[in-house]
Amino acid sequence: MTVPWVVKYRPNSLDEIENQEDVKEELRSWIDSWIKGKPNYKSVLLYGPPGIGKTTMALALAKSYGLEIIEMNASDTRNVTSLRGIAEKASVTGSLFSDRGKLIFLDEIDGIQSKQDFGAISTVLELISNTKYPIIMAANNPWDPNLRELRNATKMIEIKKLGKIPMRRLLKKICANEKVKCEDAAIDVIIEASDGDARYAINMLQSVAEGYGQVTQSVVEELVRRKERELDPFETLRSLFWAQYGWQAKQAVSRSQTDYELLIRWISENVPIQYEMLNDIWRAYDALSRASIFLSRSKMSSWDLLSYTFDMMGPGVALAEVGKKSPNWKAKWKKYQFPTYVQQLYRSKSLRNTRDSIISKIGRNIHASARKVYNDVYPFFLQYAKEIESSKSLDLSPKEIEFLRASTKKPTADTEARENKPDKNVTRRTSRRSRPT
Ligand SMILES: Nc1ncnc2c1ncn2[C@@H]1O[C@H](COP(=O)(O)OP(=O)(O)OP(=O)(O)O)[C@@H](O)[C@H]1O
Repeated sequence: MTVPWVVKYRPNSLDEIENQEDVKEELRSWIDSWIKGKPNYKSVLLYGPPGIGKTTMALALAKSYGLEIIEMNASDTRNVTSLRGIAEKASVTGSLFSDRGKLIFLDEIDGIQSKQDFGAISTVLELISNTKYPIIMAANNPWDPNLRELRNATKMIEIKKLGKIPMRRLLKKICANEKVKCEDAAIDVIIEASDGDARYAINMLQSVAEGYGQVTQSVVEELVRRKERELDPFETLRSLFWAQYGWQAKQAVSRSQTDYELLIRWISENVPIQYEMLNDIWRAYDALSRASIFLSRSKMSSWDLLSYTFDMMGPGVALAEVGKKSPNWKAKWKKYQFPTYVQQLYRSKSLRNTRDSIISKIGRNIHASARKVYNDVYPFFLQYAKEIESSKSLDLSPKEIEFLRASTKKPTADTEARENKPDKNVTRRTSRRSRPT
């Protein structure tokens, strides 16, 4: 298994951390004050959005000073007892696991406020007031009112999002190290999308590099698209069918959260609902069928073709309505519906579940596996369903009884008559074939 790059390239010392110079300086002077025996604060709370290096900073600080790190995720309920243990031991010098210098690191301290019942906040406060070791805490959002006491008891240090220049340096360094070809434009897209979150940027770089062999703009854009504000299928259809310009339609489909194949089914189901003119419907289906072809080709050969899929299912479908060119055109509100395909899937899934629950009840009764019942017993069972459905030992639910009745339904007189009625075409064909030559 490949090592995640966020782990592989996590800085090992403060010097390796990109930017954040003020924070590094502050932390250095804080640890120096501990070394001198006159700590200016017992603890610091590093805060800022996810992925910007709070954990990295704590770990690098420990490494830079050769401190042993005692790390704990504070939001984990199971850890409250351990937290108490740490609080007790940390109040006595030299007793915390070994004799090396220590740094206590409590991650996700903002997850602790929901654990009030367990006395977690008071335990941390106690830890801070009695500790003989420096404590670093980390939080994404430390502003919860329940954390007020904790905020007052600690030095708050904000970690800022990583700027574009250091982020580019970081990503390029990784590309060079991994010997992966990374387009500058692709790096720009990642930087823009990451919004200062180094974990997001590095993960994106790795998934593209490992999935596609190189980091190209088109692939990155495609992956980033999924992370942007996403539309549900109904919103997508409305924006698509009401789009008057190609770019609007393309944006509608590219912001959809629905899987491409399923989206094609959604559009296909609703084209005849939205469009009234036969020619418009024909053009929309023509575009949609091309979208489907491009999609399967892009899966087989090159993802570059994916953008044509969007062109076809977006502008191709939206501009199929010729009436849109008229200045008097007005969007018509229509009630869209689920693809029949999806409904059928759900229905058959629920039928399968009912069948399986009957099978497992029979299995329990005759001490046989579900597979054995399904293959050897169930077909025969259906013949006697009428007698068995009333069997108390199986304890079938009304839904299961209804399912059994439907599965074993005998044709009514009416259906039998219809089934037995000779089909005119068949008769004609048969009679022609049976005509002596
Ligand atoms: N300033 C930086 N310089 C170099 N690498 C960085 C920097 N900031 C973050 N990273 C990288 O980003 C990854 C994620 O950072 P980290 O886990 O420290 O984020 P975090 O702020 O603790 O996130 P969370 O709040 O989700 O725990 C790290 O593994 C590291 O590789």
